[in-house]
Amino acid sequence: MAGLGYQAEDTIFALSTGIERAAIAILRVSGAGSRDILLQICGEVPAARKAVLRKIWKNASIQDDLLDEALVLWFPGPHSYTGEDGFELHLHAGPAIIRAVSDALVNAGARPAEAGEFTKRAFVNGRMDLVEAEGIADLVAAETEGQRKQALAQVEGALSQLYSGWSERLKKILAFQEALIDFPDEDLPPEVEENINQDIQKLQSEMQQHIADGEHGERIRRGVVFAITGPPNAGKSSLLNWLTGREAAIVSSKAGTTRDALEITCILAGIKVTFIDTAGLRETDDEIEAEGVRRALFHVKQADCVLQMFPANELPEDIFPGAVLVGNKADLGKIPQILDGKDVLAISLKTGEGLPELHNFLKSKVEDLTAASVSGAPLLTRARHKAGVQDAMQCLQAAWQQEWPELRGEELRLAMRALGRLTGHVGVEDLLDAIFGQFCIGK
Ligand SMILES: Nc1nc2c(c(=O)[nH]1)N(C=O)[C@@H](CNc1ccc(C(=O)N[C@@H](CCC(=O)O)C(=O)O)cc1)CN2
Ligand SMILES: Nc1nc2c(ncn2[C@@H]2O[C@H](COP(=O)(O)OP(=O)(O)OP(=O)(O)O)[C@@H](O)[C@H]2O)c(=O)[nH]1
Ligand SMILES: [Mg+2]
Repeated sequence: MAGLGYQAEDTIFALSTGIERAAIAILRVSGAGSRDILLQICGEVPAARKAVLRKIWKNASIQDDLLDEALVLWFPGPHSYTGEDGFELHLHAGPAIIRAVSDALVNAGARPAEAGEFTKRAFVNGRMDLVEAEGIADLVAAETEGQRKQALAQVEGALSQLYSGWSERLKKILAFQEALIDFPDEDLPPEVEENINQDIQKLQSEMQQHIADGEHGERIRRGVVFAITGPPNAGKSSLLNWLTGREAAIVSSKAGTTRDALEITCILAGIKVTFIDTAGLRETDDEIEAEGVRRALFHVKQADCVLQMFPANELPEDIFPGAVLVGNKADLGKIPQILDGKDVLAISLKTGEGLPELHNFLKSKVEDLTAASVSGAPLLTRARHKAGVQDAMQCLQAAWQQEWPELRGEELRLAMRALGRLTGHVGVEDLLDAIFGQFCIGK
């Protein structure tokens, strides 16, 4: 806590725009010293949240060393992103300007911010909860529509409301539970205990559903992974190249061409999708190829969906559980419509036969793998959320099994605590570095 107290008094700054060639660069400053620093480099403090054009100096009072002419925005706390006093300088981008103004800020008493430190301050100052803050990191990182929508809903509080709603309900249950403890001999209606049990069970089943759907939220966030497997020469690398629209993998008629697993990412149905091309599966004395086969099997195990390919002339003997069967080289021979009771997608990467159907199939597979079971329900997006909800569920399970009302009350309190740690309303000091350390500098 001492560290946090000290840091909170620092005034921090960071370049908050990208580092590529750009027209404008924003330096963002936050902390108690902001007003004095702004006075030193700008000579005045403009009206709150109004952009004004001003000269920026190393020392404005003596008009020493003109650094740039910039748009200046003053954000007095608590009406700012972080909740503290702060300001922004919208500078002409350029490494020399950014360096010179940064030096002037340090000279005036600011220090460079750590990764995620602005948002960490926003959290500490009660401007947002932990789940919303995680949403901000995801929003900035979002590359697809699916990621953007999910992250934005999280920033807007959809997931936080779900968790705090559960917490509120637990609080009510706990109040009734405590009535049972405090007035055991009073004439409480008999349905009180029954209602408590029902409410606990209802919460448990909602949490169970949330965790089951959560896999979908995590997939939207990190991307759906397809592993392409099958014997050598099935056309796996040809399929990868077609799917991603470029000659990413080497294709040849020599069996055992692919050894390393090759991951290519693209966007399908607004969702980030990774296809992994792998070494053809066969017994081999070649040490390198054997390692390739080992890695192929690893990816088959990890993937969200396995595309098991085979060429028309070599039907598969073993079918991976849950795999999608793709029969290739339909131009060379007939491909069965069904194998082992499973539908087969027949394609030819040479003639293009079956490829539009395969594309549609993959699109709907991606939708299935990322859809919420209740439409509009916010999905959990991180292992941390899953672990927190699981903790809460275990406590509810324990409460349910407790005969002693006092112990039951204790389990209910622990369940509330688990939800409170999720949103950051209780005891999360130990989590903050891990969470905010993953942000970029300047956020
Ligand atoms: N230039 C700039 N653009 C940005 C940000 C920023 O900090 N600066 N943001 C940051 O990442 C995001 C916007 N988020 C923000 C959230 C709250 C406040 C803020 O000052 N809120 C005050 C005043 C609101 C008002 O003027 O009505 C408040 O809520 O009290 C500013 C930005 C995206 N775009
Ligand atoms: N006739 C025909 N040939 C195909 C078709 N698809 C791929 N091929 C050919 O089959 C050979 C093997 O293709 P690859 O894509 O390298 O096969 P792979 O499954 O990646 O093979 P490994 O990397 O060795 O495991 C190449 O010569 C391709 O041109 C097809 O639909 N029809
Ligand atoms: Mg290959």
